[in-house]
Amino acid sequence: MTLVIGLTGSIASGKSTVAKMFREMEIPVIDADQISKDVVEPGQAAYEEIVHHFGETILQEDGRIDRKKLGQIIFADEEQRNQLNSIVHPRVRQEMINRREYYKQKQYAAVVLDIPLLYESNLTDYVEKTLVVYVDENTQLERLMERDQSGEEDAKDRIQSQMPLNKKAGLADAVINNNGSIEESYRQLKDILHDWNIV
Ligand SMILES: CC(C)(COP(=O)(O)OP(=O)(O)OC[C@H]1O[C@@H](n2cnc3c(N)ncnc32)[C@H](O)[C@@H]1O)[C@@H](O)C(=O)NCCC(=O)NCCS
Ligand SMILES: Nc1ncnc2c1ncn2[C@@H]1O[C@H](COP(=O)(O)OP(=O)(O)OP(=O)(O)O)[C@@H](O)[C@H]1O
Repeated sequence: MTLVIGLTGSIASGKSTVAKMFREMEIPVIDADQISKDVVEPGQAAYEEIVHHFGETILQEDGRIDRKKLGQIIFADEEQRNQLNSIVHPRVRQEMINRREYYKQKQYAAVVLDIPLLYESNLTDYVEKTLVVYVDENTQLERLMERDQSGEEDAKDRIQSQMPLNKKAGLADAVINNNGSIEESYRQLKDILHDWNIV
């Protein structure tokens, strides 16, 4: 039996950092952010729909979507965000299911679905256990601005476009507190996986 784990958190809370730990333990990770990037490449159906809805001003010179520009539109406007979600999410979901089934068939001990919007999009039925990577608000804002070299306003828009992280933590089967060092988070992850009989 493959245990299907839903890994989530809020923006810049440390999901990718924890996802890397899973990969290093040879537990496969299906990355919703990466799939959402692949399905909007030129030539894909979602690309045409996005250009149709948002106009050619969101394109770079090479014809690909300018993610920074599109982000500035959708993180500041809920209706536009819902529009983009309705184009991108169905494709991401289908691809995630396909990959999850592949790993189940291969009888891996566990597979991780790394889904930033696991709770917002009501996808908890896709997984058996939920794991939230938590940080406090100040650390989140600092890490986000540092990583993306973004201003405070843009960073706050992004944080506020998601369910508050403490609410997600309250819904989770397990929580990693990522305010400390990466080693501390790794130890918490090992304990959780031990409780779930995976390692
Ligand atoms: C708006 C886009 C172009 C910005 O791209 P960018 O490269 O700057 O960011 P990236 O895709 O790496 O996302 C970074 C983080 O932003 C957050 N985020 C992304 N999209 C959304 C959204 N629609 N609602 C809330 N938060 C979101 C997530 O925490 C994600 O991990 C891109 O995020 C996008 O296409 N979003 C819609 C698809 C989506 O919902 N992806 C997230 C989960 S599938
Ligand atoms: N424990 C930690 N100590 C110091 N820095 C950290 C720690 N965990 C993560 N970081 C850094 O914080 C930033 C955000 O982490 P990460 O990219 O893993 O978050 P994320 O939740 O995957 O973000 P997103 O939702 O944008 O994909 C990165 O620059 C990462 O290197």
